[in-house]
Amino acid sequence: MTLMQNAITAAPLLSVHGLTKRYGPRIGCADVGFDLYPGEVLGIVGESGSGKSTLLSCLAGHQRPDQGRILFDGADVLGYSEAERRRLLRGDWAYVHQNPRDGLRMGVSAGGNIGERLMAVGARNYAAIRKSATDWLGRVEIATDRIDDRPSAFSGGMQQRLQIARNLVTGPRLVFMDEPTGGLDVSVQARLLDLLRGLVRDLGLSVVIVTHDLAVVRLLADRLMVMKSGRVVECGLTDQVLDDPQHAYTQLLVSSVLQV
Ligand SMILES: Nc1ncnc2c1ncn2[C@@H]1O[C@H](COP(=O)(O)OP(=O)(O)OP(=O)(O)O)[C@@H](O)[C@H]1O
Repeated sequence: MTLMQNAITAAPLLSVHGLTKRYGPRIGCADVGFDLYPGEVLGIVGESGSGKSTLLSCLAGHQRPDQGRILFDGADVLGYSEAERRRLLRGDWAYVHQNPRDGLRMGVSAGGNIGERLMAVGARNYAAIRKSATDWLGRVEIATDRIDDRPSAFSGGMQQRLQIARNLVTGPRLVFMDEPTGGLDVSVQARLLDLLRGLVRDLGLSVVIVTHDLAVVRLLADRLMVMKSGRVVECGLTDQVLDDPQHAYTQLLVSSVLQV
């Protein structure tokens, strides 16, 4: 099914209305709203301090917004109990941190990092867990004979790929990504982007991805939301927004990249 057909026939997987978060007098994000459809990738871009991280952390339940509604599959997640929220974060939702150290357990083997998330959703058969871990290491292009190594023995790019495997092993329906290629060398970024693009396509993932890198959204995102000073200033199909930006701020963002 094409994206357009999805948008017509499917209900949104994630529906956000009037999301606002303040830090004292300072605005983190204000009155943000959007729908994300199954299998769709939404990119959120903007300069430093524009509110991208605040928005993502409110969406993923890491902090509570002051106002607004977040509906996941029609359910109001801000009304969830702590236990319900944790269950969501362990299985149906995934969160890929910019720094893999924030999303991995560095003292646990690579296989253990993947297996642990499976166990958190009820897997108990050791052989099956190890097989899934081996399969996922292969999928993220980590040699399977590294399964018993700790992530601290991995390069930055390998750690990020392991974090992705740990997140995707439970088959989440919604993945949040915070600058997943940030802090990596350019060639390592390119390989990771390629891998992410393949996984998004093959698994039909629904993703909200925050980045300041327009090349990342150009490759991954179906739709783009541009933020400035905590507010959404432009939203549309990625090509449309990048090739024909309407808002002066988006024009500045796009032209500053073209000049580099
Ligand atoms: N914990 C906090 N306490 C106070 N103000 C904060 C806090 N976190 C963010 N802010 C403020 O909220 C606004 C949005 O910041 P945010 O980190 O969400 O932007 P960003 O677009 O993610 O920036 P970056 O790309 O640098 O991470 C900024 O004015 C920032 O100073």
